[in-house]
Amino acid sequence: MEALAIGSAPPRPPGLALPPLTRHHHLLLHRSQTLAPRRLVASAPMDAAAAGAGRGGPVPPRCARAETDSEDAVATTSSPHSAEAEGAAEQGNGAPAPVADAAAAAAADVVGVDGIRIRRRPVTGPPVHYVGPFQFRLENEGNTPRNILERIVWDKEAEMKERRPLYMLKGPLENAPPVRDFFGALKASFDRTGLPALIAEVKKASPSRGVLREDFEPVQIAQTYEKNGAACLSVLTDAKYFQGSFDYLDAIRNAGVQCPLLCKEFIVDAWQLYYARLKGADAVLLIAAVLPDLDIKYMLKICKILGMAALVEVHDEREMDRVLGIDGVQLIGINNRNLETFQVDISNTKNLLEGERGQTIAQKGIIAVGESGLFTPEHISFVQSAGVKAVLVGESLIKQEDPGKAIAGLFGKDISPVSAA
Ligand SMILES: O=C(O)c1ccccc1NCC(=O)[C@H](O)[C@H](O)COP(=O)(O)O
Repeated sequence: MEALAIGSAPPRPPGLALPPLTRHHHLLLHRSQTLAPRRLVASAPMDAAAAGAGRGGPVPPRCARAETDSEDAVATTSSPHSAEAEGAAEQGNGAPAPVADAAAAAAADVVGVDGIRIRRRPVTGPPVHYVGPFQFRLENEGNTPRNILERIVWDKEAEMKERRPLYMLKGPLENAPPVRDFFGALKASFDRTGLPALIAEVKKASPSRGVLREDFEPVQIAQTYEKNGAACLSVLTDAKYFQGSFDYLDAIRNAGVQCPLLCKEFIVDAWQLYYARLKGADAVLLIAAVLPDLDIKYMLKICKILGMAALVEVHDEREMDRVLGIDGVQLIGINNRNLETFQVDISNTKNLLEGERGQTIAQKGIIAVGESGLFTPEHISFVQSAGVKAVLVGESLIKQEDPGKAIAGLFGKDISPVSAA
């Protein structure tokens, strides 16, 4: 049995010093000069009662802290920053250590679980602390994101604190458009063309490449992708880093696009799964570098209840082995983009599908999806020979004048359904 005790801090050995500060800017403002009122950050549990249990209709499962992986247990997706931990900052004794201590210990429970590389929140708490009447800004390794994915995830956790409560999604969820078969669409496309099925990405910008397309019309782009043979679409919904929007999902659906839609979001909280569904998503992305196994299992269960597929994304062998150990995974995305350097190397797909791993994927009937950095027909055949049955492509299409027409160039032939008729 697997246990994940996020938030239950292991006792600090006596006398163990806090991690050394690498950069520090002390004593910026007197308390009376601070602009924003200070808020206690408490975890926001979503439970079945809050979501309308007993009032009929589908009841979203409880979202609370995970203790076991039994059927009843669920993983945490709420912030482990407790009110007590935040309150501990109010010592007035000139030492911000208690808040750092509590936050560091809580985060230490997360970092390293299953070997995940992305810390879900600042280890030493937010850079701004209050000590008595003073506000301190302490920047150190523990509260500075180490790479862009970590930065995105921290911002996403903060975004989640502003979300509507889950019970408010219940009504709209009942009126969500029916789910389409994401997995089935990929399989059908592969069977029809003999080439990897295309998940074409509707993406305006990215942290690594900046704005990819100025005249960005998500609905038109989706329509031309569909017409030219995309099996499914991936729609970026993150606003801050990708200039995406959840509104693109329902706009594309309402325009009559039939391709199943992947909600390309940085999911850290079960709430996002419900929201994606009510906006018309047929599938969601779960990133193994961000989510411990128990969270992935929990989210897979919710996806199943909602009828959505999950594309579980891995970057390296370790993540691949974790994900292969999880029951119910049907789609594994292999991202060729290095999280630290942004460099793209499509041989990552080949490396991760070699030997036993590739055999396991084939035996389990999992569809492997090659993601990122695919620009030419040679790239497509390279990842196909490695074993993928689908590819996820953004930049190389979206930058072309007509992103749909660019699909034939990418595959070296017309793969539109019309061409097959
Ligand atoms: O694209 C980025 O810069 C990026 C940075 C950090 C995390 C994720 C990022 N991209 C998400 C993706 O995985 C890609 O959008 C997707 O695989 C398509 O890649 P590409 O064809 O290279 O645009």
